[in-house]
Amino acid sequence: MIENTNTEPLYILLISVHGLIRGRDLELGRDADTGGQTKYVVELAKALAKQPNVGRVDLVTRRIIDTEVGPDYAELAEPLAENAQIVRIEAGPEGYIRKEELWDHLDSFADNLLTWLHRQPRLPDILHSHYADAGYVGVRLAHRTGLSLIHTGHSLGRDKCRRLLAMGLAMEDIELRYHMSRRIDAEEDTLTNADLVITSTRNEIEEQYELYDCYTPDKMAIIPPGTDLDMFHPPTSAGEDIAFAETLKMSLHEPHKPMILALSRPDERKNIVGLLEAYGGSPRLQQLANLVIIAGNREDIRELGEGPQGVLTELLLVADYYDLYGRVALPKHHSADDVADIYRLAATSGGVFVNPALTEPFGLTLLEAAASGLPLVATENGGPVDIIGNCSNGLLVDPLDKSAIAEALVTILENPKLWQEFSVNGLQNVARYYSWDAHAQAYLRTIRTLSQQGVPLPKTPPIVKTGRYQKLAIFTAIDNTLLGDNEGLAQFVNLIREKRKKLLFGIATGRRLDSALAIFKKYRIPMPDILITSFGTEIYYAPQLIADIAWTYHIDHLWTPQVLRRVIGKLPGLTLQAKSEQSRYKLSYHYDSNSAPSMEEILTLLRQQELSANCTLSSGQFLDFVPARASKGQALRYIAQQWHIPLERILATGGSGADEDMLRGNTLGVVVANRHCEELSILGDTEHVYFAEGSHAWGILEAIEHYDFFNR
Ligand SMILES: O=c1ccn([C@@H]2O[C@H](COP(=O)(O)OP(=O)(O)O[C@H]3O[C@H](CO)[C@@H](O)[C@H](O)[C@H]3O)[C@@H](O)[C@H]2O)c(=O)[nH]1
Ligand SMILES: O=P(O)(O)OC[C@H]1O[C@](O)(CO)[C@@H](O)[C@@H]1O
Repeated sequence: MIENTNTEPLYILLISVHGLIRGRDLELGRDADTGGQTKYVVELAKALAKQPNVGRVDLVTRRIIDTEVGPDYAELAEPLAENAQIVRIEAGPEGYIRKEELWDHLDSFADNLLTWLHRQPRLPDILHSHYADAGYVGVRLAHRTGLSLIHTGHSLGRDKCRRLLAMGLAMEDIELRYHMSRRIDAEEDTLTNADLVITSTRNEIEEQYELYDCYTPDKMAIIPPGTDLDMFHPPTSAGEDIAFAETLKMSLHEPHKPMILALSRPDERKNIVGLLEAYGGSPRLQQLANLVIIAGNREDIRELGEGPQGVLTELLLVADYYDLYGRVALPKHHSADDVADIYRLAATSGGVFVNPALTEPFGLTLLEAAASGLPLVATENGGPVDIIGNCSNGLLVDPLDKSAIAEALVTILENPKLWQEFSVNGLQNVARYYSWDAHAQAYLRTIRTLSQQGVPLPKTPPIVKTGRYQKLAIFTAIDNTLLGDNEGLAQFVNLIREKRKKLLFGIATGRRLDSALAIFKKYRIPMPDILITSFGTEIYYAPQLIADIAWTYHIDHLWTPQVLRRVIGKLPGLTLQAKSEQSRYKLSYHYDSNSAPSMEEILTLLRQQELSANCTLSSGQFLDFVPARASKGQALRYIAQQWHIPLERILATGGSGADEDMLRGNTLGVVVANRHCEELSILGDTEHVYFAEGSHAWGILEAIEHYDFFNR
């Protein structure tokens, strides 16, 4: 493992899971998941790769094999620039699915990405996740490798949710459509575990990240993105012949009039319908200018995803209601090359760019419009506050106030002097404040210390075993899984004895080592080869029961048990378990569900106190806190990596909440029938998790059949 020294060029890993990402002709706006972030990460990878002290940049995304989206996205590796490539990792179904449907596949993504990383000459120096889904992956990778994690949110669930509620959507609809709680949970977890958050604006820190339980402005750095000033520039000549003008003429009775231009993905958050209503409600505005709405590409609205389909249908209905035919254009198609032309067409016409979003975390389109010489009208919620603050090139409005939107547009359109002032300011200041080269330099200055702080885990196993490197393993919890039915246990024990030569037998228990050993003795269970005890905080190797010290050192990261005891100690319904159940890396409580706070409330409290600990409720009555890097699943993955056992050849069995992360991802998971009522239900749709009919050890035996385990 080559440690990063001052001279070694940096190896940076960017993770951006969703959307359609490739090196050329990004299909921006094609769907709700392919837009600013996909452009941002490609530009960032290229800008970083150009820097002298960067040796390698990998932009990792999900591999998509789907005739609907073309073969590029199935390429496992795609050169992006010198020293930069796009790497595609398989996870979940082969086809292209919405980002909201990715949650149950991200553990596999993390497992497969780590397998890929261990095949590289060396691990990256830094991990940088983009958006909640990549944050979920980044946290798991950081815990398993010891590398530092940077995060950039691009768009934040709490902010989006707040604005959609303000627009009148019901919480259950938001939850149903956007799986908002899983997204926000992942964002909170990422903010708790990231070493640094890179934002594009101060507004994001003060107005958007501030909504989170884990709010740590002191570990946030503002590094605004850039824009491509070669691509986006003012019209070269008044009569510039732009092909797209023909497209617009088909919809506009007076195509020479100034253009109000809106350009965004057709997402509810972009509030395009609100803009159309503002235009429809203002005869003066309709007299002054046409409205051109570029909202992705489409063939048949009826085939779009629910979100985009709703937005576009609503646009057609509103345009019809106000009878805006001839004054509003809603082009079905535009190419990546058309976008810069469209901005220039609007500038040539003396028009205005408008971003009416309910909230706009940053707003790359505002940079593009400014670089094209267009004055701006933009939402006062989010990045536009900083952009227009820096560039003095437009007006901010309340996106829910339609007359304010119309008024701002009229003000600029009726005042050529103001138009000119905003146009010139925008041109000058976008070049001054927003450049990818400046971004990359600031980025490297900011991460320099972090890239040396990570303490990667050793790659070689801590103990040289007697050559027993098996390619099959079973890890099982003890209580209510291995134990509970003596006949089932006896059958399982016989099977283990019979297959012992082919198999690593492990346990993963919340019990301490002494308590687990007593169980083996009492029930005459053969000594396992590997023991994960105390909820993954300790690992022992039989027969000498040698503790894995590297693991202990690894999980010690940010563990502050005294602070944790003080914070948790004040809560009702929680009483410390017996001293015999406590350990240096495990705080165990009895949980009284009648009086104790909910798990959600406890997690919120931990995040507010910036305590990065894992907290699990088992069988509805035992509440355990361990370091963030410790859990049954993380310990199991560490062992699998050390002993070169593919996760796909590990049968992991459980029945309570503490078993969840060892059942997720690429292991062969099995949930025994007598599991605690609601714990593990979230795994219902997760691939490689088998819900057994049989309870206790019978469930394990059943799963061995189900997976044809010994013939794998
Ligand atoms: O039909 C379309 C729609 C969009 N775009 C392009 O897609 C990008 C859209 O980026 P942005 O306006 O920033 O919006 P989002 O796609 O929503 O991007 C998210 O991520 C960006 C990068 O962090 C942030 O700037 C945004 O606030 C955040 O919502 C721009 O380059 C547009 O030119 C098209 O080319 N065609
Ligand atoms: O609007 P949402 O659901 O917050 O998602 C924002 C989307 O825009 C993007 O920029 C599209 O690339 C991503 O950040 C994300 O997929």
